[in-house]
Amino acid sequence: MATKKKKSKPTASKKRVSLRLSRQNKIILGSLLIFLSIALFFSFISFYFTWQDDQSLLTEFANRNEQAKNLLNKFGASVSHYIMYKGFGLASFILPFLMCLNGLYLFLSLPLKNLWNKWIWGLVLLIWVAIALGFFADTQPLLGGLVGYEMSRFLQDYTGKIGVFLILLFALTVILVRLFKLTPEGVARFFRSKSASVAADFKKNSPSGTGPVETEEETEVILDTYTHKKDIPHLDPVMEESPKTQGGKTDTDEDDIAMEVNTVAEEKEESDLLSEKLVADFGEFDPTLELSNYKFPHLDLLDPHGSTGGITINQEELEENKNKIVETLKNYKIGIAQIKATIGPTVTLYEIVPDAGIRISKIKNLEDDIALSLAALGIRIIAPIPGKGTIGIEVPNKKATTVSMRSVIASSKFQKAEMQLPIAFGKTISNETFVVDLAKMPHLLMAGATGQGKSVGLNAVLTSLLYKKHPAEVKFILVDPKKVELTLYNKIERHYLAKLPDSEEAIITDNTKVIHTLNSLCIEMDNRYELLKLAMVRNIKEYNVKFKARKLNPNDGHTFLPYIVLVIDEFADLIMTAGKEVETPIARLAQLARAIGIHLIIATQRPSVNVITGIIKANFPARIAFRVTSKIDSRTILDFQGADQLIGRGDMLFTQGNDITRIQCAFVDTPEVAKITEYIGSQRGYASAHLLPEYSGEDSGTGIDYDISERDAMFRDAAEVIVTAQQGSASLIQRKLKLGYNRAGRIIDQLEAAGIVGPFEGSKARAVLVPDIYTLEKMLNEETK
Ligand SMILES: Nc1ncnc2c1ncn2[C@@H]1O[C@H](COP(=O)(O)OP(=O)(O)OP(=O)(O)O)[C@@H](O)[C@H]1O
Repeated sequence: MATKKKKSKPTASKKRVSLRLSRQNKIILGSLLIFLSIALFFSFISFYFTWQDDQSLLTEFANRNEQAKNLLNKFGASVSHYIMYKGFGLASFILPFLMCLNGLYLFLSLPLKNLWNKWIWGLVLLIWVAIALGFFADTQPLLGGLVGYEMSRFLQDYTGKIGVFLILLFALTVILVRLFKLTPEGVARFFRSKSASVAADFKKNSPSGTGPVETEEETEVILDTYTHKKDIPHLDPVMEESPKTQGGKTDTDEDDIAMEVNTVAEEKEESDLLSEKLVADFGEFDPTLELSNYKFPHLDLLDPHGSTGGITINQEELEENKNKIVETLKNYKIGIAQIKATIGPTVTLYEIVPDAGIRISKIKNLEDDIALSLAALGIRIIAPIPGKGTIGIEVPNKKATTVSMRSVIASSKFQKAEMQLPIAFGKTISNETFVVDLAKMPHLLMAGATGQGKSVGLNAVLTSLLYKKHPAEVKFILVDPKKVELTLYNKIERHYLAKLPDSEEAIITDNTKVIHTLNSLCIEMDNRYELLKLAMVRNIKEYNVKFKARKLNPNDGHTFLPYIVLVIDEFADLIMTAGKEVETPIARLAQLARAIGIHLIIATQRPSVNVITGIIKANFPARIAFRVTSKIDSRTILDFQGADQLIGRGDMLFTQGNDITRIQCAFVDTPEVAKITEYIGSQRGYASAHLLPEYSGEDSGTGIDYDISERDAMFRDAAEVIVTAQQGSASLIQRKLKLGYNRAGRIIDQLEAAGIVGPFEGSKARAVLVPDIYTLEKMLNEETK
């Protein structure tokens, strides 16, 4: 406790000193201490040799005629006499060392609190050495000094020589344990591990150790004290600093202590190094390399459809419509404060600001009245326009301007679009090109009554992608039950289409094949997720970036993944015939496929709730409605009404969740699509279409022995249908006998078991093994016998 008290006081005072001293004063005081310590050091050394000669001069300090032999003359002789001879003998060297250390701390403006510990231990060592050397005072009085001798004698008088020796030993133990943190185990460990290296070091160092006597002596003193200090906790950085400072850094003026920070570079993984080397040698992986000469279709393949001049403004029509709107509203006592027109390709938007106090719902209810007075169909009232605070009345133009695919493809918005799957749908009501990213949608539902522009819309989507994406980057799976809409794309089979293995036609027209394809896509999805997991990435974009950087080894199954866009035209037809068997994989794909680059576009004429089921709707946030016949249909598609007010011919509403945009779909005619596909198809393509994983459907069960008694009631009818048509497909039975897919599939299995049709052959129809009805009758009759 006493020591603690003692300790805290000087620390505090030191702190106060260090706080009070300015930087300049610290330098002055620090250098004074350093020089004084140097003077003392040389005086002490010199004193050791000259003390006897100079002893008589100690009383003659003021006499200038007397000269001492000490290196620092009378000052050196006197100080050394009092400190070494009358004081602590050889141990006195500790004092200039502590002084020098103190000077350096001040000079370098290091925190003085670290010094306190050194002084304590320094003084303890000083006394210990003085007492220890005091033993030899009879022969060598200078070794222990008078204090050392007296203290040694004092202790000897009470405890004897052995007692003093034991006290010193005990004190040494305390010093070693407290100061050097030595423990017997530590010492044993140290010697065990280091004995070899110490021996080697000793051998190595010994020749240099035998240098000139002077240097040896000097080095010895400094080294001893240095080592001693070095092990004092907290001191290490300081002590490492001081030799540097002595070596010439003392002239620095800076307040801050420079700290060297070692930053260790992250170790690179082996695969990283390999990929870097591969990229350096071969460059990044280029997925387009196989078709490096592929030329994108040029704009001239598209027809301008007379829209080169842009939209023509009919001032008269504008004025007329404006007056009619103002008048109609006036009739209902709705005053207008302001009116503004924005002319689009097919409709003009009149934005009105009604007088204060007019209820919005009142205007909204006048939709039909305004339509009547304007004598125009397809008036849509948007009350209010989101984010604008005005009410919009969309009035169709008398003469609609066709928005050509060429104009939207050529627009800088599309050309500069940095999207994964950019689609230029057409132009908005304010005549701006509307471009969206299919990858972000991530699936699209398109609906509209017949003849309103769905097929054109699908072609616009496909054309946009053909103009922007290389065959290596995107693949289409086209489902076209009508067999006429998408046949043109057959020409680009080896460039852009994906199909089931062993399937002859890439464009799917058969409903059975659709189910197989959808299930195969689910397998592809699972495979892709597995690859993403292996590559430790979250989506296809990151995966392909990593693959291009050659960080994924193709030998581990990694490959560049193209986007897959599944387009289903006439979805209603499919869902009616196959029901859940289609809905389930579609819902699965829609829920999960966004991250792995499979995107679905489904189009339907019949937007009834049994076609666009809740599960489908929930997974298709992006929806397009062309004109529909009823408000209910509009609600089924968009959850809003409005699609019933459209004017057809590509006039559409697009929603991606909340707000609705009215767009005039870009028009691309069949001959244009033919030209584009011809242009692409005539170029060198891949060996075949992109192959999807094989899917063996449930109806592939070969050799299932069905009991005759368990046969379906429609078995005979189905057999007749199959044999007559000579086509072994479940969908044929479905159509002709109006059965569900599952039942038709079961019957096909039974037909196979009966030996009427051959085994499952992938996506091809099964072979019919019975040549005609007559043979079939005979066969079945024989069975029942
Ligand atoms: N964006 C458009 N601009 C101008 N005219 C269009 C546009 N879209 C469609 N049309 C016109 O409407 C006609 C029918 O379009 P489309 O064949 O796309 O209809 P659909 O909805 O696919 O019909 P269905 O369901 O019977 O196949 C086209 O032949 C064309 O004359």
